[in-house]
Parts: sequence; C-alpha cells; structure tokens
Amino acid sequence: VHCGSTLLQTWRWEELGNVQPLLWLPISFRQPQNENATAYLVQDEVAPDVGVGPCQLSGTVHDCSCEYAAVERVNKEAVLPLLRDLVRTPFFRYFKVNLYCDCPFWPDDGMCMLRDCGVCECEPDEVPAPWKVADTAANCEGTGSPSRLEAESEVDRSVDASTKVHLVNIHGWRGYNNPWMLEEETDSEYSYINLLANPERYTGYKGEHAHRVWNLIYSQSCFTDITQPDVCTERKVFYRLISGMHSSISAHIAKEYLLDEAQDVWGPNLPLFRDRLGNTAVRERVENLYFAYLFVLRATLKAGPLLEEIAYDTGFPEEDARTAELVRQLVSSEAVKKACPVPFEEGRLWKGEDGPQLKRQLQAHFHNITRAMDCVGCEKCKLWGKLQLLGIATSLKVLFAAEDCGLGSGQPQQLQLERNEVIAMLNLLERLSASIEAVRELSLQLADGNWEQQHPQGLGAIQDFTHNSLYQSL
Ligand SMILES: Cc1cc2nc3c(=O)[nH]c(=O)nc-3n(C[C@H](O)[C@H](O)[C@H](O)COP(=O)(O)OP(=O)(O)OC[C@H]3O[C@@H](n4cnc5c(N)ncnc54)[C@H](O)[C@@H]3O)c2cc1C
Repeated sequence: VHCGSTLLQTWRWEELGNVQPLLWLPISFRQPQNENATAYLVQDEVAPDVGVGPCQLSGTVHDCSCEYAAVERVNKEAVLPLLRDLVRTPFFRYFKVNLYCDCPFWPDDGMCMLRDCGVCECEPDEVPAPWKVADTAANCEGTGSPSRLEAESEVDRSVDASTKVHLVNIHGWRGYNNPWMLEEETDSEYSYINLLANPERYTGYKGEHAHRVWNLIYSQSCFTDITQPDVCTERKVFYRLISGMHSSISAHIAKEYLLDEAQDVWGPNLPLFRDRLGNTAVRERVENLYFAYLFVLRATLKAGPLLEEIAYDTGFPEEDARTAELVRQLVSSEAVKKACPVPFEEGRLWKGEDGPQLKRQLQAHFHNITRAMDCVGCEKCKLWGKLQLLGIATSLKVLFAAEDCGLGSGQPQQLQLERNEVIAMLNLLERLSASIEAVRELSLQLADGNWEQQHPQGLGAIQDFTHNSLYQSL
C-alpha cells in the first residue's frame, strides 16, 4: 500500500489470493495528518495471467543498475522539479535549429504548407544579446569547417577572469565535432526558437505521413533483427534510445491532447495512453523510456564538472546565476546519487574487436535518422525531433568522448561542448523526465476505473482533429 509516494505496507502476490486482476485498488484510508488520504494497493511484482493493465514495472531497469521504483521516486521528487525550472531559464529556453531543409528520401508531398504555421520563431531582439554577438563573430570567421573549428575552440574555451568556461561557439546548430551528427552543410541556416512558446504536445500529425517517417527510422538495417537474442549490446542500446524517445513523444501527446478544439481544452487522453503505452503488450516501450532517461541522466552527470563551470551568459546576471545554481543542484544531487549511483555503465560498450567499426556503422545510421527529421511534416514535431536527436547525439558524445576525441592521437582529450548541445541534452532530459512522470500519473488514472465512464466509446469519444485548421492554430 502506498499513500502518495510513501510505501506503507507490502504483501507478496500469492498472499493476495483472488484480488487479481485489479492492479490498482484505491482504498479509503484515514491518517491523523490527512483525513481523506487515499492509498493504492499496487502490484509490485509481475503477476501471472493479469492481462492488459496499466504498465507496472518492477525490478531493475535492464542494462542499468537502478530499480524502476527508485527511478520513479527520485525523478518525481528531485530531478523533474529542477529540470522544469531549468528549461524555463533564458539560457535553456532558446534553441537554434534549421527547420527548412528538404526531405532527402522522398519528394515533397503537400505537407509543406504546414511549414509556416507550426512554429513561431524568435524576434531578433528576443535572442540573448551575447549570443548574437557570438553568432556574428562565428559567421564572419567561416561556416564551420572542421579545421576552422579546431582553431576556434582554442579561443572559445579560454577561461575568463571569473574562471568560467566559455562554450565553443560555431556557426550552425548541430553541435561541435559531434561524430553522431552530420557535418554542417554549407547552406547551414538556422533560427532561434523559444521552446516555451512552442511546447511539445498533440499536434494532429499522424497517419501515413507520420508512419512513413517512423518506418524509415525503424527500417535502418541495424534495427531489423533487434529482437533476436544474439544482437550485440551496442545495437540494443541504440534501438532503446530511439524507441525511448518515441515513447516520450507518445507520452506527451497522451498527456497534452486537444480534447475540445472549439473550447481549446487540453488534457490527458487516457484511451490513447492505454493504446500506446498503458498496456502490457507495449510494456517494452515504457522500459525503453526509462532506459533512455537513465542514459541521458548518466551523460549529464558525467558532463557535470564541465556543466558546473560553464558561463551561462544571456546578459541577465541574476537569471544566469540561478541557471548555474540549478545546474549545480542537478549534477550534484545527493538524492540521485543515493537512488541511482551509476545510471548506466558506458565503459562496457565498443570493447569487442569490431568495436570501432560498429561505432562508425551506428553513427552512419544515426546520421540517416537525423536526415529523416527533415521529412517530418509538422513544424513543431520537427523542432522537438531535431532537438531530441541532438540531445541523444550529445549524450553519446559525452559518454564516449574520451575515446572518440583521442582517436588517432592516442591521447584522450577534454570534452568540449557547443551551447546548442548543452541546451538540447538538458531539454531532452527534461522531456524524458516529464514523460516518466506522465506515465506514472496516467497509469494511476487509467487504473482508477472511472475513466471509461467518462469516455464510454474509448478513443472514438475524443474528437480526432486531423484537419489543417488544427495545424494552423498550433
Ligand atoms: C520525429 C517525430 C516527432 C513527432 N512529434 C509529434 C508531436 O510533437 N505531437 C504529435 O501530435 N505528433 C507527433 N508525431 C506523430 C506521432 O509520433 C505519431 O506518429 C502519431 O501520433 C500517430 O501515432 P500511432 O499510434 O499511429 O503510432 P506511431 O507513434 O506513429 O508509431 C508507429 C509504429 O511504430 C511502432 N512504435 C510505436 N511506439 C514505439 C516505441 N516507443 N518504440 C518502438 N516502436 C514503436 C509501432 O509499431 C507503431 O505502430 C511525431 C512524429 C515524428 C516522426
């Protein structure tokens, strides 16, 4: 029995006799401090023959050394509150990106009409002034060829009087020397987007067009036999990162769905949640969400010493000091260390004889997946898709930086990050963290039992907005 997040009492499944298949059983419960508290009887072990029910995960997250319950708790109590504040700061709110590249895989098919309506770009005076100065400098110095970058990094990594580290600044948005991202193209245009003004949520983008993009992603040859038992860990990790990101997108759609277009009412869509994430048949998707979260959390903690030293400069000293303090609290959180000391052990990857070759192959697949983002027919989805892939690429770069940077020279080099990489990685972590909490909340609501009375026809009871007026209003 839990009351809120406090565990009050546990029973073994066998001791419960005929209680199944009610996985979540609200129990009226009286406490001296809180008269009307409700406790929930929860399933903490996998019960036999339970059928479709809320996604209850127990035990250790596969390939990680953290318990699901501990992750859920520390996420809700320590990580998510910090991240929610962090992504609202001026430094983490603006993401630079190019949303106007052509799809390299198939001809434009009429969805381009959505280009102008999905995302509102920042007005020039909204972009932090120091960033504009840095952009102008990078722009004048060249388009960011690797040799130019090498020279540039030496300048930009210099330590100023306040001993803060200045991030590498380049022209372009795909990060600095990131082997998981494509090289910057010559026509690399970008604009700044205020992420708070363009939240990730339901947009009405679905059907054949969206499926074509997901199919393109999952048809990469490294994923085709992914369910076979002898698939190597590296490929599984790679798949689980992409699948976890996909689950996270689905969680945000389910959590913030347009329930009534006329009244502009947004809220949870439980039938949609049940179908995409909230039933045992798709349990693996939720497992992959937890995995992706722990992977990115590990990268963030590993980059902690650098993140703590960065000059978070947007021209507003008070807010920038708060940003630095929030980052410090996140990367040095005792609660996280206690709940999950090593979220993911990256040291065991790429150790086989074919490690370097395998890595190059997976990097090529990742490049293809990033290209697929240019085929997404909804601006907002494309924005968040690009941000999240740059976040994954940055996490991979951070976790494997020593060996990547040292390749050829025999010397491991210091990790260097570009501003957009830091923004993408921490925004991705916030998205995954919010998704874990959304899955927890929606699973509880689903188990409540009353939701079916509110939506008697299931998914059909919630209007299905797919027409263009919705895109335009978004
Ligand atoms: C990059 C990108 C970003 C998007 N962002 C948004 C957004 O912000 N808002 C919005 O409303 N829509 C967004 N969409 C569309 C959204 O993801 C779905 O495609 C759409 O809602 C239709 O969902 P669906 O249930 O048909 O299955 P989809 O989510 O389209 O899934 C397609 C197929 O992939 C498999 N699959 C599903 N989930 C997983 C998983 N976690 N792991 C592995 N396989 C899986 C299943 O076989 C499923 O049938 C985005 C699409 C893309 C490609």
